Amino acid sequence: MNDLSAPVVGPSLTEQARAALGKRNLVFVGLMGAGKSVIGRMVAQALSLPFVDTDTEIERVSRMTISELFAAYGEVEFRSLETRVIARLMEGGPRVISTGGGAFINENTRQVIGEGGVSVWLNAELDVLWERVNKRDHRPLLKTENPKATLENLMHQRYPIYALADLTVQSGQVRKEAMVTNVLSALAKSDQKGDGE
Ligand SMILES: Nc1ncnc2c1ncn2[C@@H]1O[C@H](COP(=O)(O)OP(=O)(O)O)[C@@H](O)[C@H]1O
Ligand SMILES: O=C(O)C1=C[C@@H](OP(=O)(O)O)[C@@H](O)[C@H](O)C1
Ligand SMILES: [Mg+2]
Repeated sequence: MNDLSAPVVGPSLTEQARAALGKRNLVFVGLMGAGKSVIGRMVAQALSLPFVDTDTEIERVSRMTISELFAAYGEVEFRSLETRVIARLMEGGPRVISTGGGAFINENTRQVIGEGGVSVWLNAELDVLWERVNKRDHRPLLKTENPKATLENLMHQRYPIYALADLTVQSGQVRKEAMVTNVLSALAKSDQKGDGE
């Protein structure tokens, strides 16, 4: 006879998300200020997985800051280094990888991410992004006369491409902890659609 008084305890959201990911990497994409670096690190902690930020990794291997790399070698060289670093990171897994905003726009990089990763686009509106990025000056692409207009142009160019990501999570005026929950929910739900392992 079934024990109807026993509580029904299913797997936690974290367990469901972790199961959905399997051996793949969870890869954060989106525009500057979307929260890829910060939320990626928190999601990795929640999933008990290693975390890598590709900008930090690029700075480590080149022993230069992103701004120094752009100034010394230009954006084209930076992209080529970024593609190589991401291709290498994608070989191992599972882990959580936060990319720089331009990475997913590069066709080669996007293909590499598609092969061994679940991509998550943190989608945010211009005012949210601007409020977050204008406090710091380490992003070389925003060193223009009108950085907010630059950001807006990048939105128009890039959003149709970010939309190709496997999952999309809105990054608005939501607390960081809630963002983590929303990412885990999106990942867990993707499994129910049969996208997981
Ligand atoms: N949901 C959020 N609520 C409040 N601040 C946030 C949120 N997400 C990101 N931030 C802040 O916005 C800034 C940019 O975040 P970051 O992770 O560096 O973005 P990205 O790597 O996408 O450029 C950081 O100061 C971060 O703390
Ligand atoms: O959008 C971009 O092309 C870039 C975004 C930056 O990373 P974040 O998106 O983490 O700021 C960094 O990779 C570089 O400044 C270029
Ligand atoms: Mg970042």
